[in-house]
Amino acid sequence: MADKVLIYSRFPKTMMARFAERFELLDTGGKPASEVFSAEELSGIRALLTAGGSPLGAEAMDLFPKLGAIVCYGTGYDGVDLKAAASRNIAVGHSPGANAASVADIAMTLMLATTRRILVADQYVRSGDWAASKQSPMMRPQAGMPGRRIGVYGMGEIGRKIAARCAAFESEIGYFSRSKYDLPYQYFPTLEALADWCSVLMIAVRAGAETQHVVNADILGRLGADGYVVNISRGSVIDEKALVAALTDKTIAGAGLDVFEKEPHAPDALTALPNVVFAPHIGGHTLESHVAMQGCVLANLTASFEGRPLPHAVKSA
Ligand SMILES: NC(=O)C1=CN([C@@H]2O[C@H](COP(=O)(O)OP(=O)(O)OC[C@H]3O[C@@H](n4cnc5c(N)ncnc54)[C@H](OP(=O)(O)O)[C@@H]3O)[C@@H](O)[C@H]2O)C=CC1
Ligand SMILES: O=C(O)C(=O)CO
Repeated sequence: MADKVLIYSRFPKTMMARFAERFELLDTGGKPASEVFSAEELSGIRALLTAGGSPLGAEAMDLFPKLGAIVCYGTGYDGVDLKAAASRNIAVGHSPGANAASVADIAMTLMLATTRRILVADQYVRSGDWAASKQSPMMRPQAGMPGRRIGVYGMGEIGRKIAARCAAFESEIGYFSRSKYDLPYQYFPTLEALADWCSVLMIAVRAGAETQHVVNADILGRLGADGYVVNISRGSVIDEKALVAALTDKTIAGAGLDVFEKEPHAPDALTALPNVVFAPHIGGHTLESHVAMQGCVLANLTASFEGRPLPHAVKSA
């Protein structure tokens, strides 16, 4: 009999078809597991596949008394209560680094699109305003990348790839992270100091209770009127209300956002603003990333059913 895996979030059909060749999948279709399966069915579940941002707390874990592994698709595990998992001897796995290049690419895309006002420029051409020689503030020259001060908040898998890309664009790079690394970039001991120094803040820190709303009105104010913020981590890291206020009153010049506090919703007050470029959480959404993330998931699930430690375990779990 095939090993059973509870599918706790919604995933692409092609991926489910691939996993179904190896496991018996009990798919909740994104609904609460207890609405879809009987308590008896749930009591036999030993492994669960989830999206790391989906809430998975102690109460939910207690529905599965035999649960041995929570496997997150992607690098994030911010929705999983790691303490609750540890106290129940449930291993937590993820896909470290598997989508880092893809996310760094989206960070660069958002930064360039925002600082060079590419959506406004696109509209200027399409609307015929350019052909009609209409005046537009969009045509004012903007600061370019060489020599620009880029602040990377969180020098992990994604932060490093963002920094490498910015170096190729000849920017100056500074960073703040919990640890100081032997890297050719300037280290700042606080986020405040980094924000005072940089003109673009790239948020690549790990999301969680410690970093909730850390990018607040004070940090945005330090970026200044020519400052930009790009967030590819999680919406929880920015105080979204403070961001809307800073963008509206021009405390900062613009923002590029792949992630939001209450996905899939972006507040109207934010989407109404012309100085923001959005993406619908597609940072890790490339063909190569999906192959790499699925490799991590398969390795983690297989190890769990064979009673081995997860090869891609969350370190602090
Ligand atoms: N938009 C998208 O599609 C995607 C978003 N993500 C999100 O991006 C984030 C980063 O992912 P990834 O680079 O893989 O993660 P990593 O764990 O590789 O790196 C996270 C970095 O954040 C730093 N950090 C953690 N906590 C703190 C803190 N309290 N103060 C300062 N720095 C801190 C870590 O510090 P240290 O170096 O000391 O360990 C590390 O450098 C995650 O939240 C993830 O969920 C990830 C993939 C796709
Ligand atoms: O890897 C992650 O954490 C993601 O958000 C993937 O989309």
